[in-house]
Amino acid sequence: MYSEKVMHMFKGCRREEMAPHIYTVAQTAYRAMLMNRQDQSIVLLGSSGSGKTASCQHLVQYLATIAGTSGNKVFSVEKWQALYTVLEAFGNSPTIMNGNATRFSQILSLDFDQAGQVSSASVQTMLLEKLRVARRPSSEATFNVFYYLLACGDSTLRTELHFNHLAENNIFGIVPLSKPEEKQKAAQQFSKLQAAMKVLGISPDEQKACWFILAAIYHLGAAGATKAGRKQFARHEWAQKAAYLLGCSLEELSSAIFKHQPKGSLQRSTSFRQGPEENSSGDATGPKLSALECVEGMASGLYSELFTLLVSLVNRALKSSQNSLCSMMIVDTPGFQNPELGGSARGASFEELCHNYTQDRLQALFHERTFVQELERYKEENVELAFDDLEPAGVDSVAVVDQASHQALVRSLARPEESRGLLWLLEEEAVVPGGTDEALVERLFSYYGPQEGDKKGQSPLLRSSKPHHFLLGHSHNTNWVEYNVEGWRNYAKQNPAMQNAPRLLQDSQKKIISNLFAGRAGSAMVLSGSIAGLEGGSQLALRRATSMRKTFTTGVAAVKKKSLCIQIKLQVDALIDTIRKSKVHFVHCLLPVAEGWVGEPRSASSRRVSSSSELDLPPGEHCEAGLLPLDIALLRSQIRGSRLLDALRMYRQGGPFSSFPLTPPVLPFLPWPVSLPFLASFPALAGLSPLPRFLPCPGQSLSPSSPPSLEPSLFFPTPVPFSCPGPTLSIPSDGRAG
Ligand SMILES: Nc1ncnc2c1ncn2[C@@H]1O[C@H](COP(=O)(O)OP(=O)(O)OP(=O)(O)O)[C@@H](O)[C@H]1O
Repeated sequence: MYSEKVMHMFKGCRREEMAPHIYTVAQTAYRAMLMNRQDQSIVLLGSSGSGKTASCQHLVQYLATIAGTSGNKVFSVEKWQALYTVLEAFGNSPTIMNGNATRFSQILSLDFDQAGQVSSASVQTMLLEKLRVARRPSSEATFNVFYYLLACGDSTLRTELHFNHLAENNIFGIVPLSKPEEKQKAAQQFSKLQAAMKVLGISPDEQKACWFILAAIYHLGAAGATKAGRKQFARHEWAQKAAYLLGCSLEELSSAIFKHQPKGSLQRSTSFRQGPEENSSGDATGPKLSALECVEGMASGLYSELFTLLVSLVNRALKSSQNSLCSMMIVDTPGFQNPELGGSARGASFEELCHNYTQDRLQALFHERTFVQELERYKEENVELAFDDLEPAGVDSVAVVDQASHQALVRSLARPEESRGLLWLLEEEAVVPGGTDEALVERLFSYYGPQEGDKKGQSPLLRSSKPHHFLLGHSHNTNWVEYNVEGWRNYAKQNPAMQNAPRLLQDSQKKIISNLFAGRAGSAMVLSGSIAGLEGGSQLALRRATSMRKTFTTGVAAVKKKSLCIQIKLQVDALIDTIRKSKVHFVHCLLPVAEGWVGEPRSASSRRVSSSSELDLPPGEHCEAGLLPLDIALLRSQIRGSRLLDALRMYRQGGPFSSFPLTPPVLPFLPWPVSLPFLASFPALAGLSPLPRFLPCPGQSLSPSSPPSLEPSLFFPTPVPFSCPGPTLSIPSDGRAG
């Protein structure tokens, strides 16, 4: 399905010649880029575990293989595999929804030269769940790399990292894997990671610096923190190991974590070597934080710096000074998170809200590009379309999260009646004396909760029977997620220990650490800690970085960029602004089944999947397709939430005027082997007929001599070829672009 042989079947094809496959998207975008000399983006949408990252890897593999790289080999197949190995190790972790879930958002950009070959590449990352190293939902794990390192079999390295005797307790819950086969696999993954880092030109010293920082985080977890009295480590012997690995003294580490200096004294010129402010009596001038929160802050600050550094090291390996013409951006963000789908009864966390908010914003972009702009075009052409009732996708749940008060620049607390989203409310409730979780939830409901006279299901916000909980309807109220706001106000508080982490690394007496981090706090790294990878190795990469910085420095952002909650919105703004400048191709990935539903459909879940078609199966009913079971209700709710049906109907009605190519741009992708059988039933699910005949039966092989061709009329009864007049540009003579 994803072999090189199959790739060559797609090479040079036009969209109408290709069957639904992830390579169709890659080939279509690549061809459009060459034809129009315009930047392209491929944005993957869907639930956690629906196959976005796997699809991204197939996209990159296709482009790297088919387009080829210029002589400099900046983006060889070996390098992109190494890139994903590194990012997966440091940025992924097992969650209840996915055994290898991505915990950060990324834009992987491939820059192409005149000849259509990859000339350089870069990656920008944002929204890393950095607090996961210290705290995470129960039954979830930390980042993969900790398990790999703890399983490493190199005795010299283990001794250097003080891993020969591991602590019995770790407040971060970072513990080695217990099953021998898991340990063995993790040790193999560690070797694979080391090899990948080597491919990316990360030197042995640079690698060692990474292991030291990771081991220091582990030992900080073992050191723990006092629960009452003076803020300090609970077990100093482990803190001593952490300090040694970071290249500082125990006093320096302790000061950076617990003794926070008065506001304004943490200037760049200040060094821990000059000694902490001795008169500092704990954190009297800063936010009220417990000793545990201070240690957590340092651990997540160190991890965030390490992750930012790794992204720069990866970009160093991918950059080139060669001229590029256009870029292809592949956007992968953590999918929709819903603990209920993972079979858990806990409320969703703040991080999960941030990921869901990002997905909603991307869906809103899909809505804008697919419907709003298309309808405007139809209007210009005087084509009547019955799409008046089209509601904006995701706007409601987006507003609940990020809507700014009109007075955002003025103190909005002075205008309590003016509605503003959760991120703004969090900021206010965190500073207001006596702010509580109850007050936060009540204020949210007063602005966005169901009002008298509202139709049922109109409000995106619903009350839960549990205190501090609320339900938010994502994806057009098809995906209700129950959140628990306990502890969320802390996300709005600055954690001085987290802010001290970069300087601790820059001042390290271990040269292998300080050399890597020294000079990284300059202006080029303004967005460090939120957006990483802005160094810019090529002209196009610099342009992207400049555009992202601009998002943080204009309008309300300029004033609010220091607010941790508003930074979340700004990061997503930067992501969307970057994509918006290109021609966007969307890939909708669908989750075929969910752990929480398989064999045990829960009434609450079923109730939340609204449906009206006569094709409805009883809630939670499954059907077999190929080798995997499909949860029809779950699939239907995802299709409805993503507005795929509306997009298809619009294509049908638009006919000759539709700018959709003959193959709709919205075919969903499911993990193989589900995808083909599922696609065969998609029109039935969607209420369209007849069934398409272009799909091979399960098991039927695709022959290279007869590329997977599609008879569009079978899928869409009224297609008329629509050729879009455009400039004829030179295409590489080897026919790469078809
Ligand atoms: N096309 C495919 N063929 C085989 N397996 C697949 C395919 N796509 C996804 N999978 C499997 O599904 C699982 C989840 O995939 P993946 O991690 O890509 O999901 P995701 O949407 O990126 O999730 P998240 O949003 O949590 O990062 C993985 O185990 C992956 O191997």
